[in-house]
Amino acid sequence: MANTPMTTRESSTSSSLSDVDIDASTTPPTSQADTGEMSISSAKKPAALLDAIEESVERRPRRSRAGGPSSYNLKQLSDAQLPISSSASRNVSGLTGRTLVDGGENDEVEVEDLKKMGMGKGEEEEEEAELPPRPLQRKTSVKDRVKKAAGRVVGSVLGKRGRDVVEAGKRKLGRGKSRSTADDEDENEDEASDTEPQAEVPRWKKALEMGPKGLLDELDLDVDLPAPPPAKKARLSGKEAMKDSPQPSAPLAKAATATTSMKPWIREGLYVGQSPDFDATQPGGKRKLTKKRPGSSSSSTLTTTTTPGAAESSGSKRTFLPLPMFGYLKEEKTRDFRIPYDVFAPSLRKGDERPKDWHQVNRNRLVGEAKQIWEKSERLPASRCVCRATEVDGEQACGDHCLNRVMQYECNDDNCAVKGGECGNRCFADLTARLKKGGAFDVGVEVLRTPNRGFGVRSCRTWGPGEIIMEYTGEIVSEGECQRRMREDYKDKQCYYLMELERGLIIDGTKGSMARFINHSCEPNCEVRMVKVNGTPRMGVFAGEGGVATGQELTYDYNFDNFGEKVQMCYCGAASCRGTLSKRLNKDEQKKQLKVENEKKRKAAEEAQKAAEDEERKKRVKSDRGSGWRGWASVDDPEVKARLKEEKREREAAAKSSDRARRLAARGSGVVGARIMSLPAAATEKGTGGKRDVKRRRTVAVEETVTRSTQLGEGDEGDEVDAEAGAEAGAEAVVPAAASSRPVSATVTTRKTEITISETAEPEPVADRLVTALDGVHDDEEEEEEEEEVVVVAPAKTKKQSIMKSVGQAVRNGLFGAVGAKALGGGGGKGVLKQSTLSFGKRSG
Ligand SMILES: C[S@@+](CC[C@H](N)C(=O)[O-])C[C@H]1O[C@@H](n2cnc3c(N)ncnc32)[C@H](O)[C@@H]1O
Repeated sequence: MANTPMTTRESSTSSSLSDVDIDASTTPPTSQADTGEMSISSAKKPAALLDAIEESVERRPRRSRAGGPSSYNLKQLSDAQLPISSSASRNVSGLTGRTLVDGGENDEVEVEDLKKMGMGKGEEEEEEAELPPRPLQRKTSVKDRVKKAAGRVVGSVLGKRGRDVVEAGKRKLGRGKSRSTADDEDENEDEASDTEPQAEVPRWKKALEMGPKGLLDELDLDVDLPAPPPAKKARLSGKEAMKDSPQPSAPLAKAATATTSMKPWIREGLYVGQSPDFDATQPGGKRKLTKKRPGSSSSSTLTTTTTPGAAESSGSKRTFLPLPMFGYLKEEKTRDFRIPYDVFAPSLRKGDERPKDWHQVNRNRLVGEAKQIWEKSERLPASRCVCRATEVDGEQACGDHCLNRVMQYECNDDNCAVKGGECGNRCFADLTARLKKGGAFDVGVEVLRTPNRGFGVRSCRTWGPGEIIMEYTGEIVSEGECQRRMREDYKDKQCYYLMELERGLIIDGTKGSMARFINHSCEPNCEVRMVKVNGTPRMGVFAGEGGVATGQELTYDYNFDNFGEKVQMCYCGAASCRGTLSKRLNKDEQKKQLKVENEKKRKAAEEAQKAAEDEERKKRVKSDRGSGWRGWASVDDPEVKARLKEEKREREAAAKSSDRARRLAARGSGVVGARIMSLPAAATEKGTGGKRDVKRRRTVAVEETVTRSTQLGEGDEGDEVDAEAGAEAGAEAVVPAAASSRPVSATVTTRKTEITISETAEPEPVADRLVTALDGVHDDEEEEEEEEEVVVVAPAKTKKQSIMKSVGQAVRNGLFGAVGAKALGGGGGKGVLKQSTLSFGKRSG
């Protein structure tokens, strides 16, 4: 017996078919001696044997089972007046037999039955002697059987497709039989078995096989799968065909009965809506504008494709979905290929933000004074084309040369002699017809959210070059009303939906069609054109020269006329992006614009250079100071350095010569100290071998004035700076911290001291030495100040005034400390002590 690969039964479990050979087509045994073609390998394993029989019976087609051994055997059994259990009869009939798997009592009964059926031990032994020994087979357990049956039950609830496959397989093997016939046969069998004497059946066995939900019923191996629902059948192949002819397998039925009623994308797949000579894989420039004008192409595109293989069959109707790689499969060599379009996925998902202020209006509406303008507007005489049905060179009627088209008039039956289906200039009529169908495919576009340009519109199908996609509709307003809206209603808005329709009339798409969401691009894939339909201007969005592929965002060049002052930045991302959503200029305008822009650039460059120079100068000044500027002399200068060194040495010598002087010097370290130290110290030291001649030596009383100033902070707490302490701490300490805006209070105290001064014959000019001294003691903070000054206060005669002036100066300059010292009584100390009354502060100039 041949295997039947398509049925679920064979494929589901391993069978014991190899152990049993039954020729079901031959006449079953009619007597005890007649064993027919049945041969059994091992009579010592009755359970396995019966199992095998059952399996083999299962595998026979119903037809052969109908007249199978059951009827004969039953008759034979009844002739022999032998009791037979219903299970055995069913067993032989091939309907059940699952109780045979367990050994014990039942096995015995059934072995008995078999023996009485003419398969006695003698024959078995004979057979055994003839046949080679067979391997022992494992018995199938109840569990396995239940699993198997469950598999079949599951099979019965398979999807339509699964059932179709099973059904097709059955039919292919010649096993297809109408359910009614099989049922009749089953009924006959039942009747026959009803007439048979009933044997005693154990209760558990009954429970298993009886009743509508009995386990054995469930385990019926010949499960008939339910037929597909009639509604779907009818849809696939037509009700009539269903009634009259045996039903073919579903895929075949689909293929055979594909009609125009089928959804186009089922037949066209990825290539839906695509015309044969439009190659979307080519860059824009290489794509050709089809000769056929849009509008009449919709039906023809349904049977065409661009795949290399399918292109050959262009013109013949395709009945099933083509594979994208169809053409490539034919070739022996493998090569890369590209699916022409991105896989489509919905743009806005649940939970995504939706456009808020959009009131969809799919018709234009005249608003306000636009009505009067519209009524008053001059009507051009209606255009009329002279096109014929078939143009020369096979070009479609009403193509590029159609007068109506040139005049931006749409053809209709009044102004065109070509019939509707053949005329290529009836785009709005086509659009209306398409939208009437109302499907998502017919609309063909959807709103999407862009990353940086708000919402946009995306295509969900392909559009041929020049094909109309949608209409831009909204409220038609006058220019005045438009300006008003821009000024008042939309002044805080980022997006504008205004488009000029005709002179003096503007469409405001705020309340309008989905086209209002189409964004601008400097390299667009669509264009917006005005067409007069029955004399009424309407704006249509048409696919550009390269067409539009599925999933692409629709864009057109706004050629923005800035009604408002604002110029918006463009984020289209195109290589030739103009940068703003501004008007496209003609050549003259471009030249002018270029000049203006160049001039602007030049000015900007000049200013930038100037600013850079200023900055550079400032930096230089700063860095000059930072690298050694010390007031009026640079310490980097070797001469100055040497001089300072010399002075220092002298200072030290002078300090040694007089404790008193040293103390004073220490106190006044910094400016005052330096001042004194800068005196010709060699001369002050008796016998020190000073180089200069000491003209005279005298002791003078010096009145020191110490100013203690306090910077007041919030509250009364202030940072007190003690000039004297600063003086004692060293030159650096005397130099105040950076000027502060906080108020300063100063206390002036005076104390008298005596010092001995030796004067040289030629004292150095005071100013020079003062400068030198200051050079040595400047600190960085002082360097930060732009304006610095040294105030040399006049000597003793105006001592009080001097002191006050010093203090006042210090306070005015925002410094914390000031030291004043003046000579008392030593009026002859020309040039030296006179300058010891010194205040310092911010240096200016
Ligand atoms: C007619 S609407 C387009 C739909 C708009 N994106 C929305 O979300 O409603 C025009 C506005 O969209 C924005 N827009 C359109 N194209 C743009 C582009 N390429 N770059 C920047 N903004 C753009 C501008 O704000 C413009 O005023």
